[in-house]
Amino acid sequence: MAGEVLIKVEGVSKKFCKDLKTSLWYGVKDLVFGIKGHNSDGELRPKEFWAVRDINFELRRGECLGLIGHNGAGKSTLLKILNGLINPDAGTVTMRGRVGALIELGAGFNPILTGRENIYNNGAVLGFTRKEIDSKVDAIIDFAEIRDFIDMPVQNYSSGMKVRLGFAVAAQMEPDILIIDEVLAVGDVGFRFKCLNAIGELMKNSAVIFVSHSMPMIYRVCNEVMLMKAGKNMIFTNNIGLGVKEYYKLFKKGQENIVGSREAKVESFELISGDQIVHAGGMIEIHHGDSLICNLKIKLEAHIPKASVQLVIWNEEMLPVMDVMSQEKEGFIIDNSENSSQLISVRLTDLYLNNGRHTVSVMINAPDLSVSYCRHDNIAEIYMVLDTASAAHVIYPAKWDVN
Ligand SMILES: Nc1ncnc2c1ncn2[C@@H]1O[C@H](COP(=O)(O)OP(=O)(O)OP(=O)(O)O)[C@@H](O)[C@H]1O
Repeated sequence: MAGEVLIKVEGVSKKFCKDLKTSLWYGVKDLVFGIKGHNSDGELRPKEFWAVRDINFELRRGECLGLIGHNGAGKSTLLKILNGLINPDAGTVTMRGRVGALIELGAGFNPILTGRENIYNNGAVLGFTRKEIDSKVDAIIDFAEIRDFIDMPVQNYSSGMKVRLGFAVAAQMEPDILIIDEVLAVGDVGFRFKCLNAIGELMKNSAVIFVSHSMPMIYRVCNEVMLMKAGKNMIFTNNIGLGVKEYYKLFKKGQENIVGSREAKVESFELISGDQIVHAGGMIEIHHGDSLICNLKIKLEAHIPKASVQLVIWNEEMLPVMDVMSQEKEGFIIDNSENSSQLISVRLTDLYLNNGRHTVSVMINAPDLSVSYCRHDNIAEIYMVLDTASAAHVIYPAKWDVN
């Protein structure tokens, strides 16, 4: 039934101890005093910390929740609690229906059994009869695209092959709830694409929880997102763009970094928009459609006759979203015959980048791009102020007509 609540998480908390010896000591003490889940009401003993803290949410059939957050935020711990692999210290989890899970690479597989034997084992654990599994096994092998290796022990599979088999089993067994940790990242791009489509299909009848550090993947499959920080729920929203924006805010700006043969250098750098001027190391704030002027002073070593300049703008995912090359049409090649510093200015008109922080790299290359003389990364930042959030690199101001 569409809209039926399949997952209900109420006040779930889980604490761990940072030190193994102390953790064992607490375990013994708890056993002796017969106290199960000691201090679950909030007090932590020395060296303990909350890996998951007071998490509450409901997920319905047809919903896909993206769990995001920095390393160690508590995402996998929460998934393990949902999947029943570990018990919470406080709170309750109610799961309705059959649960398919892909949590740790190779988890749920017996390494000495073949892929085919593992399909039957997993199917049986999920409550399918042998006959039912017989009817699904070909679809699983075809989905995983590992037919030639299906009778090989799983311990000899590559990481990608394990994840292919794991996802194929979890998805083809028609679960009501599908839980996927970031293991999908080890699959190649073709398989990841296939998985995202399969998740889209499954969502018609299932509730999906998906952990990923890839925000484009989160945008692609999720209709809700929860941002976790130090075990807590910072934001739970169906505005994916907003959740992702907050996620990116958790990370600090990268350091300026210079690589290349160093036969050229950027002596000065400035970005200008309206009355704002920022120099190397600064951040300029612009609005959609604004233009920027970039002024550069560069110096080539005497033996370098010519060079070209390139500006690359990267988004928060560290994907290049814009490339400006001086040797392209109406551009120029630097002539170093006088061996003096060169002042260069480039105007970037009508910037329609997606919202958020972008970093700028300046590259000085041989004109045919065969040598990189200097590559100055994170030289400055551009912050695009825009309310709309999108997964695209550019939000294009198209001209629309309505008849
Ligand atoms: N069995 C354990 N014993 C002690 N601490 C643990 C245990 N499992 C996890 N932790 C700790 O709990 C915290 C949350 O870990 P968790 O694996 O849930 O983070 P995560 O958000 O999934 O991180 P990542 O993005 O790196 O996968 C971390 O500080 C981790 O060291």
